[in-house]
Amino acid sequence: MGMSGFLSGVCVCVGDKSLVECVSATLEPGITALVGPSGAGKSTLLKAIGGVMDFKGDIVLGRSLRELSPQEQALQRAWVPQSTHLPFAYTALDVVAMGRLPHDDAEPGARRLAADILASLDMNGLANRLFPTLSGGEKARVMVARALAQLHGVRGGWLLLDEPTSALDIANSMLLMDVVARATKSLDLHTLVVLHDLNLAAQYADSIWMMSHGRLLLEGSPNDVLTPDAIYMGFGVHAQILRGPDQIPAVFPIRNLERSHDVVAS
Ligand SMILES: Nc1ncnc2c1ncn2[C@@H]1O[C@H](COP(=O)(O)OP(=O)(O)OP(=O)(O)O)[C@@H](O)[C@H]1O
Repeated sequence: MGMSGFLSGVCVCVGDKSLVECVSATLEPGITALVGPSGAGKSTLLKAIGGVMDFKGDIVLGRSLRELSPQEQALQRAWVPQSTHLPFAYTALDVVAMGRLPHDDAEPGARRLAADILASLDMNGLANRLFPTLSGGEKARVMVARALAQLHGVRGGWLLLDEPTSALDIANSMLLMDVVARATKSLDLHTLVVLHDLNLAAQYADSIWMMSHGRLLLEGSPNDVLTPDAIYMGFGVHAQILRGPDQIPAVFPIRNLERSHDVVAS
């Protein structure tokens, strides 16, 4: 049985600027894609759940975040930021093994587990490469591998991923999301993943949260959320919804010809 997770009236402010306004939602086991336009507050909300940004309201991951020590939080919740800068001479394997630090079995099981996880992401060849020499996409995959190492053996934990596929090609995006989906299922994780690619969200997410201007605009299944009206409301873009295999929705944005004429004319 997974631990229940929900957000209750979560607000995040910096100075007098409100970045996230009163978000309440239940985080179910499975993959939830967090979508919305740039600046909507997706990363900020993830940081609040990730324990790196102050918030008002309550975030409950089994217990209220406020009652959990940083180590207790790290034993059940992994957060992968949009980009990671590690200037030290750690290898990819070292970085993934660091995910075990909150656990007691840090060595030597950690390195074996880290190697297995890298192999499952098709990255055995990178294990001994120094992290700063990896490409953006390779770094992203190593950081997801580290989060999976951190949550290995945890049932019902929370996996928070901020645009993990933004630097990946389509094949590697799908490979990474397949690994995330497998880990989510086998560990009964609550996975919240920020995705800009709505079609990737449609294929992998059990539910979608759409944010706009700091608020949670819509939540529901991909079929419920990915409608022309919702996409216009969230992004201001006209779109057609096509159907892929198994009737999975695919978003086809319609180019605004008037706008392109204006740009050429100006
Ligand atoms: N520390 C901060 N101080 C002031 N403004 C901030 C701070 N952090 C974020 N913001 C602003 O809050 C808004 C939400 O930012 P956030 O990074 O959460 O958006 P996002 O939805 O993740 O966007 P993107 O898709 O571009 O990553 C943005 O306008 C951003 O500039």
